[in-house]
Order: sequence, then structure tokens, then C-alpha cells
Amino acid sequence: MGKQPNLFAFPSVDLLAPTLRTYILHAQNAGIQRHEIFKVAVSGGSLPKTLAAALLAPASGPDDVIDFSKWEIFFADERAVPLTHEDSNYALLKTELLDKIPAGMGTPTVHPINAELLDDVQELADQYEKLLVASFAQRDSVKLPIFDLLLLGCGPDGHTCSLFPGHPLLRETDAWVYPIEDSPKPPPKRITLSLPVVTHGVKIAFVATGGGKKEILKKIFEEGAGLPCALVNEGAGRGAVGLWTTLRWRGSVSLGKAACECSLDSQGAISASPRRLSGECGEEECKAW
Ligand SMILES: O=C(O)[C@H](O)[C@@H](O)[C@H](O)[C@H](O)COP(=O)(O)O
Repeated sequence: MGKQPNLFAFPSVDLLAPTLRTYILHAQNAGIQRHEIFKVAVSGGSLPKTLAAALLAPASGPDDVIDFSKWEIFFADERAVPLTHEDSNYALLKTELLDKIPAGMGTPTVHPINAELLDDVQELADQYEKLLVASFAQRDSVKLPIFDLLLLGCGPDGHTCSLFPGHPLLRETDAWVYPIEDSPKPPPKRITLSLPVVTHGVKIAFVATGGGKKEILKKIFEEGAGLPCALVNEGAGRGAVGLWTTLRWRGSVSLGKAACECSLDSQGAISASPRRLSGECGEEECKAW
């Protein structure tokens, strides 16, 4: 069984967005304090839309400032398609978030793949690694890049980035970025951060939306089962893994017998480790999750 992440579960993306924003804001401020920049890696899937809901909301006060001018955005994984292609994670992020950033919030530095190298995914991965080296220092002096935050999705099979269950890439540790040509999720050709890079982040968060994720999340955090998301959770050396989900954890007693340690905010959203949602506190909302 893996380490238990901090779980933040909400009935909807609208209710999830404000606390995800607060989490990202803390990571942003810590990054800026550390090195005057915020280095973040993002995945594709449903994440960009959820990020937009979290980040584009009006600031609630002077301390709630998302300063995109300090953001350096990398892709945790990317599909080997043109940057305008409907399968491109860059295109998705651009449409959902980047194009909607108001002028007053600053302009992030974004690092898409080199779309001239789509025919050679090894070269595509190597070039993306070089880009990381240029940003995170020379390869010789840094064993692994340290992202301030990795914002990851969680696939219905337990994959994350383009690291798929049972795939040999999960055992690769030499490079920072790998090509994959047989992704079970289309399109087949992609590049992905390696598992050691992902687990080396200062903060790592899975953002999993939709009721369809319930069974796989239980498997990831109850059994581990060598699933990529579980390997990230187990290997995360620096910071706790956060898990944002829109699941209702009905019947969640099966997640653990520990005394309930949930905390409910004013909107009825639950914060806890999954194993601590036992309902033993007697709170109706907790029992219902
Ligand atoms: O390019 C990709 O395919 C994504 O980076 C992938 O790893 C995604 O994050 C998960 O499949 C979850 O996707 P959903 O959020 O859409 O379920």
C-alpha cells in the first residue's frame, strides 16, 4: 500500500477550483521566493479546463495574486502532433487557459515541443530534455530537474503523464524525457517526463475529475498495484502528493478503519487523507462521501 496523499474531494469542479487555486498559489509563492520564478509541469486531458476554473477566477484579495509573468510552463507529457492539432496538449492548454489569461495577470513563458521533430520521437524527447537542461541548469550539475509543481492527470487505467501500467518506460531512469511510440491511449506517439523526474517535484498534485475515476483511485491508494499513479505517490520524495477529485466517496469506509480525521469546509467539501474518511466523526457529509 502506498503513502496516503492529501485528498481534497468536492462534488463539482466549481467547488474544487478555489482550493486548487490556493494550493497552486502557495506553490507559486514558494517558487518565486526560492528562485524568483515558478516552474510548473502540466498534463493534458481534463486538467487544463480545471486549471482555468481555478486560476482565472478573480482574486479574492491582495494575497490572492496569480502572477503568470513569473510562470514557466512545461509539459509533463505531449503528443507527437502539430501544435495546432486537436490532440495537442499545448493546443488544449492554449485554448482552455493561455488564450483566456487577462492582460493584467501577466504572460507566462510556455515551452511547447519542437513541432519540426514530429517524425522522430526520440529526437523530440531529446530536444525537450535539452530545453529542461537549459532551464534547470546544466545536466552535469543537476541530477534531476526540480519542478516547483507538477500538475498531473490520472487515467482510468492508473496512468499518469504518458507513463502507462506495465510499460517498460516505468523502469527507465537515465533520461529526463522519454519517447513512447506505443501509447495505449491514442495518439500512440508521445513524449513524457520520466518517473524519477515526476517524483522529484517539490509538489505533485493529481487532479482527477469525474465519477469514472472512483474505482481506479481506490486501487491506486489502497493497493498501489504498481500503477503509475501509485508509483508517483510512493516515490514522491520531497513533498506530499495532493489529490483533487470531484468524486463522492460513497462507501469510503472501505478505504480505511482509522478514526475519521476529515475536515469539512463551509461548502461541505472534504479535506483528508482517503484512509481517514471513515464517517466515524458522525458528520452527515462525511458519511455520505
Ligand atoms: O496527454 C495525455 O493523454 C494526458 O497527459 C494524460 O496523462 C491525462 O492526464 C490522463 O489521461 C487523464 O486524462 P483525463 O483528465 O482526461 O481523464
